[in-house]
Amino acid sequence: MAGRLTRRWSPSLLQVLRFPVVQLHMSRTAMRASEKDFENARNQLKLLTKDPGNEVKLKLYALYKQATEGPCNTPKPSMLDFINKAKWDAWNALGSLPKETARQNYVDLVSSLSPSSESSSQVKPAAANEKQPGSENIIVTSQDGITKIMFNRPTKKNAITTSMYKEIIHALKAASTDNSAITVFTGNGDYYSSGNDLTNFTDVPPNSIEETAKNASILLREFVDAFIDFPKPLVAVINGPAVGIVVTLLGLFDVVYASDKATFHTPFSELGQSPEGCASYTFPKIMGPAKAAEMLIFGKKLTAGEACARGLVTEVFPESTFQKEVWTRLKAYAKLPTNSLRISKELIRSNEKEKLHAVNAEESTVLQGRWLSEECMNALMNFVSRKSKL
Ligand SMILES: CCCC/C=C/CC(=O)SCCNC(=O)CCNC(=O)[C@H](O)C(C)(C)COP(=O)(O)OP(=O)(O)OC[C@H]1O[C@@H](n2cnc3c(N)ncnc32)[C@H](O)[C@@H]1OP(=O)(O)O
Repeated sequence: MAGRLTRRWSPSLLQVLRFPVVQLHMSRTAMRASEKDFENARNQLKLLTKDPGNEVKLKLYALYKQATEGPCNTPKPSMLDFINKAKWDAWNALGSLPKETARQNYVDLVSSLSPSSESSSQVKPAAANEKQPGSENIIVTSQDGITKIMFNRPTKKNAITTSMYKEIIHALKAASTDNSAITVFTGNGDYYSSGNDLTNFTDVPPNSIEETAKNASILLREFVDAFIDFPKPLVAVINGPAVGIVVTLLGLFDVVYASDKATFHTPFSELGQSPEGCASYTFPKIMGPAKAAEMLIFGKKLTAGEACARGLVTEVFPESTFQKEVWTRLKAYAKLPTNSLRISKELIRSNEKEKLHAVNAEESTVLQGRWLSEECMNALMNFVSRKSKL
């Protein structure tokens, strides 16, 4: 049964956990399904034309096991074995439900999925993670001497997918040699960015987890290197809350302007992770080790004013005038002689480059190990199952 479900619909962890709980239409009558009803239900299931969704499949799996074998009696699969762990959890959740009741519930559930009731299924399709054809998750524009790189995934709080990291690396390489004087990062919508898209690590088959962590570590290192090596003044226009990697990277920016509705949050410990973006080196230098530790170890969220007082933010503007004031100022800066801008940046940053590359390499290696840890797996499970919000 388990094999059949997996073969026909092959649920990934993300699919399994993202579906909302479905109305199961359980029979409340005292009626008991016979062996024949149970067998018919199994056959009826094979004829379904529409995928009932992973929540329902997990429920069917659990009820089948309970009806045929009784309460869950197998060892708990490892945290890394996402799919079998989800199945085990579903079965185990049935506790000591009698076999006959499980059989009846199974029959009722299959019956509720028959073609006549398929149209009333409340299962939603999985949210698309990757860029859709025609959509632009990163928008790059060049005007008035400014290359603007904008996070443009507002419905996901501008969370950064794997393809967005690659697009940003590409955009930075192009901006380093284009005609613009300065390069500016900003976000579309109410968030600057909620950092790494946490589903980058959840929609992964169990046997590819180590490879995925390794590839992510390589990508992270290349991504942060692109900021370390960027030759022109780099400005962040922080239009709203910023979380994770988009905060740590600010230590590699030359100027950071923030709206007073922006916040700065690095919840690495809560996520079972560790700092990246060279923050383990830049933050203590910028704000002193004690203040850096409060952010990077304990995940203290800062207001824009606090971030400014700690030297992470250059200046804070009232939200009502933020865009106007900031862009007027940046347009004026972009008229300054471009070579002079580059040379001054080079003088400020060059002594640090070698150190920053070494820090980036180490942080990326440490994070690779963290992504495989049980602490991190737990945090990701919590996020995708929406049991916790930061
Ligand atoms: C390969 C390089 C790896 C580099 C590693 C970097 C490490 C980091 O960046 S760690 C930081 C990771 N980010 C987070 O932990 C933030 C997680 N998100 C949240 O806690 C909340 O979503 C929020 C506080 C940002 C916003 O909460 P709010 O209640 O206002 O809105 P939501 O309903 O939660 O969000 C709307 C929509 O957006 C999705 N979403 C938001 N942030 C992320 C994210 N980081 N990853 C994936 N998806 C995200 C959220 O799930 C909602 O989606 P649905 O509408 O489909 O439910």
